Amino acid sequence: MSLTHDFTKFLLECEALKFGSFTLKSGRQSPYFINAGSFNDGTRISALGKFYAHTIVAAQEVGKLGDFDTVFGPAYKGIPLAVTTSMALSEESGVPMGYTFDRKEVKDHGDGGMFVGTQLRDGMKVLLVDDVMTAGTAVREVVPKLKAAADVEIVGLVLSVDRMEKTKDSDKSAVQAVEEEFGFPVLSIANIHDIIEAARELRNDDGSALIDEERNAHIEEYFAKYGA
Ligand SMILES: O=P(O)(O)OC[C@H]1O[C@H](OP(=O)(O)OP(=O)(O)O)[C@H](O)[C@@H]1O
Ligand SMILES: O=C(O)c1cc(=O)[nH]c(=O)[nH]1
Repeated sequence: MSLTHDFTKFLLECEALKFGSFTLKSGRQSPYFINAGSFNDGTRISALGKFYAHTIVAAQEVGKLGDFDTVFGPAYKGIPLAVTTSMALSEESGVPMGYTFDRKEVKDHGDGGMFVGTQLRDGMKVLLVDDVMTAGTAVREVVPKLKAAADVEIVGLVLSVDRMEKTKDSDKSAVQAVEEEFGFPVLSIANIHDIIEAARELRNDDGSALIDEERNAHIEEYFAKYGA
């Protein structure tokens, strides 16, 4: 069984894939939503870290991703992702891997500053992790923040789910646009097409299809409007 298939099953088991009507950061109204807040216990978040670590190591083995010194997750939902990924990588390699996250607001007392964890220094290599990419706004916000802190090299971005959508102002996929703009690879554990395909096979407790005709029509409509 592939990593994507296992991950899709894991998402569904954790109820991290929701159906309904959701307003996204981009303002898009989506009939499905990936809720990283559903990885809400030690077992789930630890399993998630292992999925990230496998994706990262597999990409490194085929030369798609370089080495790095710290895993950076943007606040808020990126924070546990960075921690669990660095834990899984440290366990797997036996070498401590750093993690770093930002604050959404500046702290002016105690340790102060905007970043927590491994501090960013000139020449450091950083791997970004986030839950999803939709239009690519979050990554555009976070890259300048990191670059302003130190002359770091961002080696790549790893997502739980690539929603495979267009940018706000072009027909290019958000992932492709970010790769071209910033020059680093964007990888994901799974993409939304694989996930929806797997969900189409599933049934509710009463035997009805998890994705019924009406839900399917909304999904197809959304894919046609925003899919890249
Ligand atoms: O590609 P985009 O269109 O930017 O959308 C995806 C981003 O939106 C969400 O973050 P949000 O800012 O809602 O933050 P949160 O982690 O505080 O929930 C999500 O966690 C991604 O970071
Ligand atoms: O685009 C978003 O804001 C978004 C989409 C999604 O599936 N999950 C999430 O947390 N945010």
